[in-house]
Amino acid sequence: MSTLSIENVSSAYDGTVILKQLNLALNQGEIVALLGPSGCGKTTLLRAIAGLQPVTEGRISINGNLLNGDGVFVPSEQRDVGMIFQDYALFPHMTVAQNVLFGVRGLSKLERESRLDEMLTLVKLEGLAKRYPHELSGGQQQRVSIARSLAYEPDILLLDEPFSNIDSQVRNEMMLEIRQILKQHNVSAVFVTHSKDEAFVFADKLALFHHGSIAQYGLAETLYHHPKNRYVAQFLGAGNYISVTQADEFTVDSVLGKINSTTPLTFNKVGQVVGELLLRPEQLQLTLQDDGNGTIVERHYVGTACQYWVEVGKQRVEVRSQQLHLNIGQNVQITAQVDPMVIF
Ligand SMILES: Nc1ncnc2c1ncn2[C@@H]1O[C@H](COP(=O)(O)OP(=O)(O)OP(=O)(O)O)[C@@H](O)[C@H]1O
Repeated sequence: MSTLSIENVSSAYDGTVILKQLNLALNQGEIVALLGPSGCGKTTLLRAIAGLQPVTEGRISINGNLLNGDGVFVPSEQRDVGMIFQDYALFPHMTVAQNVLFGVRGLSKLERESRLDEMLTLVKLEGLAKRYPHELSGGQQQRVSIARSLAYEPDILLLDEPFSNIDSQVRNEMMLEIRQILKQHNVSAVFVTHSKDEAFVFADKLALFHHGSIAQYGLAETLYHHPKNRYVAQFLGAGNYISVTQADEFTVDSVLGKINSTTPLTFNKVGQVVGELLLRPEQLQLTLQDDGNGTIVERHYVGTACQYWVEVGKQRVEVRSQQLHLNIGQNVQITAQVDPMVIF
């Protein structure tokens, strides 16, 4: 049974359809990123899961309990979901302790104190219970908001762009820290972001949105290496698209020469153009060679690697290489290693 199950969910604002028959299932302890450009419906889905946005069609269930659909609507406060917003939404007139225990019900005084201690230890804020939000750094406020949403043990945690206000230098560290907390407690989470880099660091699975639909849902690696279409391929990273002709059952011809597939090609069009092959910049290798098939025309040093632009025939291809010593004007042989081939 999935922790969260979204089946054929649609939603509209004033008659304009925003979410179109979405499907998504999340297992216990998994973190999923709702990823996509601005305005594609990510926050609308998050709000629908929280019970803050009406659903016009479909079903939403948590741990097998139907919350929306078939005439059922469970109000937000009865859903056992925790929410963390972009601005943390802490109560400014309450101390850290009061903020953390705000949603906790039905515990004795002693149990509340022990829950508070547990939560503050979890987010490494021991000793700060009596402070007010304005006496904390942005990162500490963020951790109070996490402690508050975990304190009442929600079935699922919803996070709406929680890292967008955090300085880029500490963002990665904080994402990994919070991810570790969620993993330690086996908390399932849905996380909204428009940044693929954040999604890669924080989430196990990605749901890539496109105009209110999910273009592809799965493991980050699957979306990166086996994108279903060009939209998914382009959103997740740089790529070269090279026209290819089928040479035989395992090989295509291209401007880079013959490229082999380890698995048989699915089409049977020997001698015909079969589409454009996706080549990620790191799937290409460069060897210095006077009569090589390409010439380096641009070079950018990016820390541990170099980004080269290489002219091959009439095409320019981007190559990311650990070889840092190559220079503009040098001739190189470009070879490709792709497994499996993604051809659009
Ligand atoms: N209250 C509202 N009334 C009418 N339309 C709305 C309302 N809220 C959002 N929308 C529209 O719904 C669409 C989806 O909005 P949503 O906030 O879900 O997008 P998003 O993917 O989360 O974007 P962002 O990354 O910018 O937050 C947008 O076209 C937006 O203009």
